[in-house]
Amino acid sequence: MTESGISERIWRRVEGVINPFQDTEEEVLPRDAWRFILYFARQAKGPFILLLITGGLVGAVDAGLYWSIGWLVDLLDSAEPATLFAEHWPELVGLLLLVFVIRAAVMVGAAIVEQQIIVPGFFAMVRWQAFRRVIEQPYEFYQNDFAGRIATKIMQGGEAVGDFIVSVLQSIWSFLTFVILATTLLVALDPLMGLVVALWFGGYLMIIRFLLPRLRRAGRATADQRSIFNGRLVDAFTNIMAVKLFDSGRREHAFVRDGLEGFFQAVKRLTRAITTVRAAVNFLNGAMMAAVGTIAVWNWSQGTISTGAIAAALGLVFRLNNMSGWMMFNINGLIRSYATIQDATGTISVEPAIRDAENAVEAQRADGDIRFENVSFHYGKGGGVVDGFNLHIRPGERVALVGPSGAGKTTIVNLLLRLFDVEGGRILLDGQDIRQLTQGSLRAQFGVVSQEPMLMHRSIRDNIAYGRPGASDEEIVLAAKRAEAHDFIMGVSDPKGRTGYQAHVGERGVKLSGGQRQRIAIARMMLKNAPVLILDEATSALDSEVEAAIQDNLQRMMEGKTVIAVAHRLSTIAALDRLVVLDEGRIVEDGSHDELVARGGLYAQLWKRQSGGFLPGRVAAE
Ligand SMILES: Nc1ncnc2c1ncn2[C@@H]1O[C@H](COP(=O)(O)OP(=O)(O)OP(=O)(O)O)[C@@H](O)[C@H]1O
Repeated sequence: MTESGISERIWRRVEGVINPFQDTEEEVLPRDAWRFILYFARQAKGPFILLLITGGLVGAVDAGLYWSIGWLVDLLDSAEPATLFAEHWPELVGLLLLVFVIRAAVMVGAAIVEQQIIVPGFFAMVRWQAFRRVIEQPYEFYQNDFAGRIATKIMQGGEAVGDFIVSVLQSIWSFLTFVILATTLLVALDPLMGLVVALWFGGYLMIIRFLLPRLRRAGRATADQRSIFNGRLVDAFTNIMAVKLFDSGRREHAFVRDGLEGFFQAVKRLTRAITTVRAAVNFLNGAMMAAVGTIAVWNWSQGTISTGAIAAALGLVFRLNNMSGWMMFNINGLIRSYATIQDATGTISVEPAIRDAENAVEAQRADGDIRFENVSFHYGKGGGVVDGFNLHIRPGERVALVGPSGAGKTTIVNLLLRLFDVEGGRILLDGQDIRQLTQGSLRAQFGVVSQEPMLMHRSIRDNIAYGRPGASDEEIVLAAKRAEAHDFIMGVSDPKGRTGYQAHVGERGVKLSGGQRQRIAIARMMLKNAPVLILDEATSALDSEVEAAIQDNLQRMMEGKTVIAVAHRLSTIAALDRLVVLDEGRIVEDGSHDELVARGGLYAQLWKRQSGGFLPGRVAAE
């Protein structure tokens, strides 16, 4: 095997200690930051114990080195130059070994544990488990937050948990080991020096106790402000079209600037707290070094300690001084990580508002009997939207929900899909309360094309196949043909040179026209072949010609299925079996197109306005 082959195997071996894709049964991750950290630390106990050992060894080797300096000075002071090597070579070789081999081995070991075992695997593991919980959150969760902000919490959360544990087990632990050993060595020289270091350490703890909480609060506020600022940036970029069209007054500047201003103020408070802590640490260190130096020189003048002891004592306290500055940097990082974790658990460790019931059953392919019984829903407010709503849709019936904008049509559809849970009453599918079904099997019953046909930034093929994973190329092309999408798909290409079904469509499908997006969504729905179809403004973006071409296929697809259609363009739904007219979340009329036109109510008014206005009244003419 080649040398690079062997080293590759060693790398892989250590990097494979933590499986980033391992998971636990826990459905909701701990909300409390400490418990969140411990929850993940427990999943990688071995590597963290190793880190604890290497961290301790780093501190011990460091203390040993400074002690050795004193020993060397004393040796050189007392030995004869001519016979130094002959008499003392074993000790000198030992010292060389400590400096060259032992120290390097411990340092490299610590680096391997940290950088190779923990950083890649552990960080990824936290992110993976966080993602798996967050993706289970209901639709409402995503409506209340920014997509970019949620993604950032997962990215930063993973890093912060890893950084926090590494910092505690390696930096802080090696520092503590060094402090304990240094104090012990100094006590051996003169208990008074040990007392000074003990007092210094007490002062150090006081700084942590009294000054760090301010730093901690400031750190938390900074993390909050950073999220807000980041959210505003992402919001502006996500809605770049609206920004370009409406932002002549540079409103977005003001909005983002306001976010940056908040972040800037928070950072200033944080850096003030940092400077205060640094100043306190430096005064404390200065006092400690001066005191130990004075005691050491005094002892030497009294002949009670050797020159080597002074060298060792001063070496140890200078090292403490250096370390303590670096430790404050570490503790500051630790607090920042802790604040980031607290912030992230607010998003990652949330009990989903909609969960499968404990005894939820898998729905079989439905007949399509849908019943809304006394359903109320107000988006968590006191009232309004949908109140005491009753509707029975029989299997195979094709029903349109009609009504003015804001009447509650989409809300009713979303309740049926259980994107939200009803606040009162119940919804039955084939006689079974939809809350008793698993969400996955419930949603498998519906083929949905919505107002905003969301496409993923993947290939057109993958987008259509999203309706039925594992569909063959022939089935995908057939679905696209039935949705009148095949011809335009053949002409699509992307900047990377992929064409046709392999072309990628841009974030949320931005590189396609609205009508093209809708046709891909219709193809996706056709491929899914679900027993209940929900067409929420499914053809609103299509021109009449394309719509007419699709209608035949849509009609064929509707056969034997229950259909719920929502459309403002009444001509597209007038031919359905039954029109249910809604106003302010209530049914005001219910009947066929002809019956409702004859009744002269709200529908007749809407119809008159459209057919007499800008629509030629295709159905009326039929
Ligand atoms: N996520 C939400 N949170 C709070 N209120 C909402 C939410 N979504 C919709 N609403 C409110 O619920 C009411 C019904 O909205 P819905 O979207 O169901 O109406 P619609 O009949 O489908 O309207 P349109 O024809 O314009 O699509 C509206 O007053 C709307 O402001």
